[in-house]
Amino acid sequence: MSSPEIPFANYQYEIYLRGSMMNQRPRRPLDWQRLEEQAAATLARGPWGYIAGGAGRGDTMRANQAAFDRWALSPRMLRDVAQRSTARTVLGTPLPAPVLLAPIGVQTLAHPDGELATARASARTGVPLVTSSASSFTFEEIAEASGDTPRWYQLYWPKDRTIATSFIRRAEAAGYSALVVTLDTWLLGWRPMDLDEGFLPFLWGEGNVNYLQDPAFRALLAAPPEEDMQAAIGQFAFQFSNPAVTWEDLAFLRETTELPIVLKGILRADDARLAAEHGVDGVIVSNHGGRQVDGAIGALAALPEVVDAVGDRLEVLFDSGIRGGSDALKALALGARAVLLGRPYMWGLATGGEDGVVDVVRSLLAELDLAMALTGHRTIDDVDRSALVATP
Ligand SMILES: Cc1cc2nc3c(=O)[nH]c(=O)nc-3n(C[C@H](O)[C@H](O)[C@H](O)COP(=O)(O)O)c2cc1C
Ligand SMILES: CCCCC(=O)C(=O)O
Repeated sequence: MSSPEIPFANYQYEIYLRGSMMNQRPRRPLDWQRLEEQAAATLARGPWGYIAGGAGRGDTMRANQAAFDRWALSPRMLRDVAQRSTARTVLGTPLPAPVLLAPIGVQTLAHPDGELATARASARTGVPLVTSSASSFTFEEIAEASGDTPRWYQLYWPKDRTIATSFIRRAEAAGYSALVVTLDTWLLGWRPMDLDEGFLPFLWGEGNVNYLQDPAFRALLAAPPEEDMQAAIGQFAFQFSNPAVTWEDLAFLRETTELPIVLKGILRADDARLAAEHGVDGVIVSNHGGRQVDGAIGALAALPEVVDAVGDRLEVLFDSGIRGGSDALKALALGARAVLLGRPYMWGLATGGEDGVVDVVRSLLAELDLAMALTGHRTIDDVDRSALVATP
């Protein structure tokens, strides 16, 4: 796989060479709009609606796209970009590029190999994945499949602290190197596409495996799930989330683990300052891909004020709406330390399993490398707000 010495952009030449020398075309579209259409045609209505759908009438999802349109890249010429690197250290971990795979639950909805395919793609590309608490394979299995590539763990903070502690210990033992705590999904948003199908996969589907096998969770049950599945699922649904959590409760997580803690779902400067005051290491500016609050601010529109408020104290990451290398570059130019790719890798997973995710990741890295170079930057650290102009 490409190392920083072999620019990711060379993926382009591989494809052209295969096309012209061997008459071989890519296995699936590299044009993500066509890839998305193919994924939609591959999956049944329920799973597709769950992946693609947003909250309410979709205004937040549209705002995510519109926020990217408000900035344009402003290329500089004649700056010697022959030798370059997209590498960056994020929360102490050196990465080939400031890109991670966002936590996405129940990935068996897209492909039978689910998170294992994504983890193998992570191993092959060096791009870390963030394993969801609602994953359809165990944290340990996913860790193993991701090989030597760094990996992070996303916590849906359960009501009972013994379960939270058990999850964190399991994540530590399985070699996850950061704890991402999702703040925006204590309650599930109003999602008409799922409501119309009556489709809520993770409650009774495979998204509960990490609970059903967890010793702390099982200790709360009167009978093991093998004997009384209905009661176990009731307990899972009850435990899954705790909408009563406040800033003060973060002390519990800080005391429980030495892993870097990253709060996901921050959209305001004042909340970002509170995050800094409560001793966390990073925040992810995100509106959960428009799946939670409809009519909310586009995530990229919130990024500059968060960077200005805490960028010197915390690492500020970004997701929600990244649909190509130029989007990633815009977020990085606005001060994101790294970006997380969401739905697009599910399109790769749905249409091509592990190889499909690899192709999506390689195309993002290639396009980011090219966007960096063609705008006149040799490294990601060279990229700042001067790379952007506001569009009229
Ligand atoms: C199908 C699906 C499942 C998701 N599951 C989780 C999850 O389990 N935990 C989490 O923190 N975020 C979850 N997210 C949100 C993503 O981490 C990320 O914030 C979002 O996908 C970014 O928006 P985008 O995909 O439109 O770029 C999920 C998103 C999707 C599309
Ligand atoms: C409680 C929600 C779990 C999965 C998720 O985060 C999503 O569907 O967006």
